[in-house]
Amino acid sequence: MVILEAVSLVKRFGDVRAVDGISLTVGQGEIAGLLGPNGAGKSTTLHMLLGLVTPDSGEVRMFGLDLAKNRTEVLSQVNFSASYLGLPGVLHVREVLNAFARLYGLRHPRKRVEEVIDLLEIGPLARRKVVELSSGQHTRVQLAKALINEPRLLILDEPTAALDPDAGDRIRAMLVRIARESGTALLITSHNMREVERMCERIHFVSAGRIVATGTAAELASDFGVDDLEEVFLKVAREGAVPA
Ligand SMILES: Nc1ncnc2c1ncn2[C@@H]1O[C@H](COP(=O)(O)OP(=O)(O)OP(=O)(O)O)[C@@H](O)[C@H]1O
Repeated sequence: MVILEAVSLVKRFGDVRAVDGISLTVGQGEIAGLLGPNGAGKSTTLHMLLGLVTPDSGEVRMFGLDLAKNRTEVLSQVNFSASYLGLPGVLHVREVLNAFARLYGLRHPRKRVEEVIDLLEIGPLARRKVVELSSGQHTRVQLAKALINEPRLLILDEPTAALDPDAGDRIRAMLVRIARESGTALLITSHNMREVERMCERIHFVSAGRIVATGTAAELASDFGVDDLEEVFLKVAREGAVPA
């Protein structure tokens, strides 16, 4: 079942064609990766999928509904996390999560808050103020917030960038479990090629606002005639290569 369908998305900022005709789909329970060099157009694409940036042209459909016409219904089933998003610094972690649980109109907000605190292993942080958190701790709270409404589609912009290897590993395992067990569709960006190889079933390579290659990590390596995803990345970024 297709959860997300982006069709021919285009976004210009002045003379810059940040996104130049991107189409992709993500299915139920699928973990898809959006990779590409700095400035390739990944975040702009995610922001259009989330309705934060209005496309110049193209369409976004989620759960079979047009995002532009069904914003509230669609976005109540989606969530997003990125390290550059702020959380209210003066609130305690549990207060922040309670506030988001209420915003989403959850039936049992307190129960869900405790569930996400357990999932992200942030119990010891629950009474701390957000402003006191380290960047890795902040990332885990962001992810807890992103899971609060049990989203059918979870969009993550570099979800583990600030995490140490142990925390990163645990979060990756948790996200894979959620996709498998709940059928949540995940679309992530990452500059960590090992992470993408481990997590993503389908990878879309973006260069200069366009998808230049799509496949599994193994398929992409084979198409580009290299050993692994890291080398595919270098070929795309340095040589602007496309598959043979
Ligand atoms: N609000 C904006 N105003 C003007 N230009 C923008 C804006 N947002 C993005 N851009 C430009 O659009 C292009 C794509 O940026 P985007 O942030 O989508 O890239 P990215 O692939 O997410 O990069 P990174 O890996 O560095 O996060 C860049 O050239 C960027 O400078």
